[in-house]
Amino acid sequence: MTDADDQFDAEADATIIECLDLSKPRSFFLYAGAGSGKTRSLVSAVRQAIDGEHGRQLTLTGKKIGIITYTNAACDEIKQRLEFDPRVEVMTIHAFSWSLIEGFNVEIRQWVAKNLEEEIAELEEQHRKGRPNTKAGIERLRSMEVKRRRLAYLESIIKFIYSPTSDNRTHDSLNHSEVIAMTASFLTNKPGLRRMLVSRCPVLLIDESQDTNKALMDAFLNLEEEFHDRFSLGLFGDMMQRIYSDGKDRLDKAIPARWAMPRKRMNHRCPSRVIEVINSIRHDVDGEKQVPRSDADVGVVRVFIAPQAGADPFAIEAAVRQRMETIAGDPAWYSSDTVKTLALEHLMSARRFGFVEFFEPLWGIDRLRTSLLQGAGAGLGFFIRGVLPLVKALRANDRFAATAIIKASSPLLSHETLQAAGSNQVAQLSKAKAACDGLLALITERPEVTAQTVLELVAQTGLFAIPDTLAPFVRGDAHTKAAAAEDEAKQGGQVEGIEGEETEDTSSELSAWGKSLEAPLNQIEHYDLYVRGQSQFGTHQGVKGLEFPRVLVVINDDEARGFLFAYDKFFGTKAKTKADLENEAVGRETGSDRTRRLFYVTCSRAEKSLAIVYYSPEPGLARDAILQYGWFGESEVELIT
Ligand SMILES: Nc1ncnc2c1ncn2[C@@H]1O[C@H](COP(=O)(O)OP(=O)(O)OP(=O)(O)O)[C@@H](O)[C@H]1O
Repeated sequence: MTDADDQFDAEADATIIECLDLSKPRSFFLYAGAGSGKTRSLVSAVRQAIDGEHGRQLTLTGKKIGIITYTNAACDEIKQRLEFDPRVEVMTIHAFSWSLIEGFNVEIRQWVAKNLEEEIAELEEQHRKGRPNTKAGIERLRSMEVKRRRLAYLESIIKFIYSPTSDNRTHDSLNHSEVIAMTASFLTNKPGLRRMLVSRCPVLLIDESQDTNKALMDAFLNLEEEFHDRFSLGLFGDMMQRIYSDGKDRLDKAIPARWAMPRKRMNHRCPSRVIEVINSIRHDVDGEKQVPRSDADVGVVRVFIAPQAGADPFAIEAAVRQRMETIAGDPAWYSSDTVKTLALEHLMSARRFGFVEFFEPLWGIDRLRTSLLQGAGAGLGFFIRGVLPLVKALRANDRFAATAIIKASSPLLSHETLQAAGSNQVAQLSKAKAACDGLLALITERPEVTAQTVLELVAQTGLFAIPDTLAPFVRGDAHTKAAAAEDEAKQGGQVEGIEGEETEDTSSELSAWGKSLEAPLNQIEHYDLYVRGQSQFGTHQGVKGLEFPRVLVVINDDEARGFLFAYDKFFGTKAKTKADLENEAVGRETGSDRTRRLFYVTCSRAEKSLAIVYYSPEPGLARDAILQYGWFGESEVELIT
């Protein structure tokens, strides 16, 4: 590290610290590209602010510096880096929003009722115009029915609840988008809430602000306008990294002239060749150009183009890693364990990391997705917080850990069971030991044993309590309960009130769990590592803010089947549609614009070397088109046959 590099963007950091002066706060927008140390600037500015006179003032007044992060992981990281200082409140946007509106039960009820009425009216209008017997028509009717039932039920809710980190499925709970939309609306229309926020957090910093929900961002900007003499709104972001459609388009253009606009131009993360590539990707958007650190390596960049049809991705990606090992002279490319592979969506990762049979059925149920990506809920918890840690301890012959798990969560050794056993406690201990031995024998003798079989063994031995979600799959109970749920769901219309809605949900969820449990238990181990971010796989969108030495970007529109991003059009191998051309002509955002930004995000994660594998319907054409951009040299683009 050189002093000159460290000082390169020192002016931006000094400006931010000036803005956090509680006696004359000023808002600012730090605009800087990938790897420029935005998060680092945020943390160091806050640390300096709380270490000085401002920190004392915060302590005396009980006010806080608010920091909004994009993910729970970023939230934990920043809290840790600020040593859990009580004068700083670090939250995700969902948690922060809920902290503002929780308890406004009357207003929440009114808002939800009005919103439901509007949605129902819109559906009725569509129903009048549309055809009733199509799939869309039937879904519309069902959706109307569910909304009417929820509307009727609203009056009986005394207290609304919400969890920012899981699916909210009880009748009194609010969903994620409702909480965000409601916060934006309340913050705009309720003077008391506006004053309360400014008084609680005279400084509010938002990381990754380019992706903050646009209605909420407008509410914050509006709030800042009114209170700017005693409130500082600090935005950290990069418009080139706006990858969710939720964010405010042209946020940078909406910033008032009185704000400070610090800029950072050095990229501290990437080698110089990667910086040249990301500068080129960015060039046509805003022309912002980064410079590498003086001690940056040149690094390696390669694009490999493979045929989309009939491709064996495992063989191709292994060949690419081998090739990168030679080109980069870096043996760590050889193993997939030391390369971060970025796929376009989770199913692609699940296939590559070997947990697709477990993941796909549950992923197919929309309302389970948030919990699934967070490993939340009792059904998943049974395996990832109960069975698997125990299996790990038993495999490692770590008796201490195994006993701790059993004591903490097995009904066999619960306080009540031991008390009831009285003088017979030794027998109870032997029971627990036999149950553990049985589990270890099962997974050792049958490494591919299914989750279903493990579940049954656990139920028989009483090793862990079986949560409601999984109870129907325990022998004897399975057929009766699953069939009953399905029967009730079929009678849909005849089931009274809100219960009918639950039954329909239960039926599809049951059948998804039924399929997932047929997967081997070891797939759940892989799934668990993946969702905890501990595997070498991730998605293009999910790695925002992160960095890895070796990055392998996998692009396959066909496998991803997404509609928001379209690499084939972006790389010029698929013709643009009439709508694309019309959008382009009027300056409206197109799929190619979004794809370009996503590509910028993925490429800019690499600390040493970057490989891009592009599965194209027309490899030859793709190579010519990519070379035409001029981003990569002839020797950097290779065809794989
Ligand atoms: N002044 C500096 N000196 C040394 N290393 C730095 C400096 N600033 C940032 N870094 C390092 O550069 C990397 C990128 O920093 P950071 O993640 O804060 O950037 P960012 O702007 O938030 O990136 P992105 O927008 O791509 O997520 C980190 O490893 C960080 O430790």
